[in-house]
Amino acid sequence: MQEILQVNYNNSWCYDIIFHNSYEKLGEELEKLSLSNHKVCIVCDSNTNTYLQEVINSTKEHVAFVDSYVFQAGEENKTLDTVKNLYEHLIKAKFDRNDVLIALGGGVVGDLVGYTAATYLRGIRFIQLPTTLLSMVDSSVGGKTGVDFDAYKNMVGAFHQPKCVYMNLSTLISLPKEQFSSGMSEVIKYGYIKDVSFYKWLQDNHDRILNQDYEVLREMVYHSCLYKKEVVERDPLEKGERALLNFGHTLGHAIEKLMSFKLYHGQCVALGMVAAIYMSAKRGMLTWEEVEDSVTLIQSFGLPVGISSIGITEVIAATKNDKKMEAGKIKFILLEKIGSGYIESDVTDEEMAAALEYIMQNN
Ligand SMILES: NC(=O)c1ccc[n+]([C@@H]2O[C@H](COP(=O)([O-])OP(=O)(O)OC[C@H]3O[C@@H](n4cnc5c(N)ncnc54)[C@H](O)[C@@H]3O)[C@@H](O)[C@H]2O)c1
Ligand SMILES: O=C(O)C(=O)C[C@@H](O)[C@H](O)[C@H](O)COP(=O)(O)O
Ligand SMILES: [Zn+2]
Repeated sequence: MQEILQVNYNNSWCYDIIFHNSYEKLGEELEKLSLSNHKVCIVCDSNTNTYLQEVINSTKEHVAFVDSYVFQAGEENKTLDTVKNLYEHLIKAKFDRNDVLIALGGGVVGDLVGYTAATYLRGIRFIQLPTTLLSMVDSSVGGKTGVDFDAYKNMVGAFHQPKCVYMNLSTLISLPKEQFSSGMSEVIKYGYIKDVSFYKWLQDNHDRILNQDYEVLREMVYHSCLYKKEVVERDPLEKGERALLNFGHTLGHAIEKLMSFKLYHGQCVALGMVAAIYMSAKRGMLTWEEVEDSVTLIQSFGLPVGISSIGITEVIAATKNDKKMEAGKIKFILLEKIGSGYIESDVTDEEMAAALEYIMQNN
């Protein structure tokens, strides 16, 4: 397995994804960006703060000045208010167009810092140092950045590619179990939409994954990044195929909003995936045995497959704010079989309601 994956757009190199078990090689990556005359601001949250000093130590000899900024952890802080506070910090610290932001944390830090970098002074460079499983396998790659707006998920954002994604897999040691499970949701997603053999590999390696066997984790993170990289290279701006990465997200995002972010993103995606799997079976594309198998697999990674009570009408109404709406129709991701997702534009409210009833009865 390689230590680096290259992400290319329009057949030319855009950035590298580095897989490592420490921050030892971060300096080498910073050297490639020629930052000796430029400042960096390492932005983290109140938990990923733990890794701040280590990252400062690996950074300071390769840049002109290291600054840092810490905000309160949690999806509820992925807002324009936090972005505004960060803009103020950068203005005070006289960050200019050649200076760089470093996102040290999970998807919340990455999305928010990426969006700040996309908009501050009309765009500056940024680097992703993902520290959650979810951010390693999904959010740090592909350049979707943004924040929530009035609890509407990722309503304000921009496509802005990082200059480097450097993952130190050893940071997963301190990640709470439930957060690890949340990340597994996006991993399982690749099996459903892209590769049945990956789905089977996840079943076969279940125990080693949950025991965080380093070699297995590395293989899993690497392959997840490879799936994501291939999709975003072909369709960086989500004109087509990239929408497949939204498998489980249409209902997932609606549930996330209605639960006021009390459930994690990956947990809501898991519920959304179970609903989409049910809908695919109802249309005759999956067998009921495959539905049962899926529920078992998703649950075995510590993810929810049912929810006690949620307003079906409210969830369906919330899906109408999805960014995948086109001419009043939702682009829903269904499965023609396990390992192959497709975009379906004629999903009805009745189908969604039946799937939501199914996940309520699963609780
Ligand atoms: N841009 C994209 O393509 C994309 C893809 C998927 C998800 N997302 C977004 O990502 C977000 C979810 O990301 P997430 O699950 O990483 O959430 P998160 O960033 O909130 O991290 C989860 C929790 O773990 C803590 N944490 C992070 N790393 C840690 C570590 N190593 N040890 C201990 N604690 C640690 C964080 O402080 C936080 O409390 C959502 O906002 C979602 O919309 C974006
Ligand atoms: O990278 C993508 O494209 C994705 O859809 C990945 C998703 O896992 C992620 O949650 C993304 O932020 C959702 O995008 P959105 O456009 O529906 O907000
Ligand atoms: Zn997601």
